[in-house]
Amino acid sequence: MQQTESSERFRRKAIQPEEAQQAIVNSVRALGAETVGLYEAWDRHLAEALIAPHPFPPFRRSGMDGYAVRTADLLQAAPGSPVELTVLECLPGGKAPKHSLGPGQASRIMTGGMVPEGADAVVMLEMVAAEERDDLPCVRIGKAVAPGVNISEIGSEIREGERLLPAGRRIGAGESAVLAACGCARVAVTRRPRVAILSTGSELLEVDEPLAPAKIRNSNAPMLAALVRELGAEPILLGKVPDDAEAAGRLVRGALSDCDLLLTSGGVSVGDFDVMVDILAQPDAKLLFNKIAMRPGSPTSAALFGEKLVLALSGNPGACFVGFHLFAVPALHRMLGMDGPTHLEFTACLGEDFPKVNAYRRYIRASTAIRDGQVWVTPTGDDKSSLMTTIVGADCLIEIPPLKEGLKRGHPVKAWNIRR
Ligand SMILES: Nc1nc2c(c(=O)[nH]1)N[C@H]1C(S)=C(S)[C@@H](COP(=O)(O)OP(=O)(O)OC[C@H]3O[C@@H](n4cnc5c(N)ncnc54)[C@H](O)[C@@H]3O)O[C@H]1N2
Ligand code: MOO
Ligand SMILES: [Mg+2]
Repeated sequence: MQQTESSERFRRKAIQPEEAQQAIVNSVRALGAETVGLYEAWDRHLAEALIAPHPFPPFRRSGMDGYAVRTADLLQAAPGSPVELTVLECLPGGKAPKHSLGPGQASRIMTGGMVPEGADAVVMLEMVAAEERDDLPCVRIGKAVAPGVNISEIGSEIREGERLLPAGRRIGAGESAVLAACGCARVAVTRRPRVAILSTGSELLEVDEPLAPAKIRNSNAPMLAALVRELGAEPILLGKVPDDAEAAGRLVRGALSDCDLLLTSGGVSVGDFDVMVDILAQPDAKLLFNKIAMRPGSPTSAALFGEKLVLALSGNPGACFVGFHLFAVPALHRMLGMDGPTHLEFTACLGEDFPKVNAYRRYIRASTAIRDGQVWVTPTGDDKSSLMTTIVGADCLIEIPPLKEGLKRGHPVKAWNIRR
């Protein structure tokens, strides 16, 4: 019995990281929408595209404090022979003009003011001499100007019907401004994915417990919760469970109805007490993969229980972190309705020698710096998967392909930004 179980544990078919990502993405869907106030929409994701409901600016707008004029009146204007125009009204921001301009007429106008009919340019205050003539205000302009100067035409920034923001777009500063300008006081955003986090391991202590022999504190759960929050999802903390397949199995099944995604850490390798292996081998689980041709996190596994995805990350903190970026992020992007690459990919110079021979592709926690106009990526420390201190300060993952010999400092490498 023990023999058969163990040999099953060893017989695994490794797939490429891209295949695993595709399997993940294919097994989740975009979540439904909810409506929130614009000021609560920051960091959420648009549930539908924003189509401009009207042009912007919605009226012809002055870009300067000055005088709205008819350029045809100023054709002969020169410093020695200024043209004199009668001033009809003053147009501060927010006031619609009462008069359209006829020949020889101008209106004083402020930045953001509505340009009157008939005017086709605004001359800056600094360029004119204003004076009263026969009690009527008038202005003298000593220079011809080109039509259109200092006027933003209707729709010059946004055309009516234009697709301004795609569905799935994360709402930041620019998106908030555009939504406000379009009158979106309430915004349809994708529901936050509920991500349950379960840590397996009989060695795990709560964070507030004192150390005891053979025990360590559960560091993966708070790390995963932070990553989940960074993605705009909601962590559901299930705590820890000892390496007991029945107890862990009950928790896994119990959690599924209340979450969109379940992340577990630990228990995925070939050890006697690697409980996730047993749980994902149950008949009601559809195993997607249990070995990936990469380091760290080669035993990272995933399965579907009905429609719910369980992503079983490695217990080793470094592998757990990398596994989250490679496999949980694509799932969450899909749930949030985002398309496009999950991480910005870039090429950079390797910051130090990488001496190892490498059978698998490696993803190395690293930090990015710009020196002498070049982008450099430097490992944050030893790339052992058991290390968690190398997660601190990691803002990218360097992808190192399988290698027969190491790489020298300065060698170009592919890297992915993991900071949001
Ligand atoms: N004979 C073999 N042993 C191992 C293999 C192998 O192929 N053959 N694979 C190694 C690789 S690669 C990895 S990665 C790990 C995967 O380990 P598991 O996912 O099974 O995780 P555990 O055994 O439960 O724990 C591993 C390590 O991580 C620590 N851990 C677990 N949970 C947490 C937590 N929540 N917070 C902090 N640290 C945690 C745990 O104490 C262990 O030290 O297996 C290798 N072994
Ligand atoms: O796949 Mo494991 O994370 O290298 O030690
Ligand atoms: Mg193990």
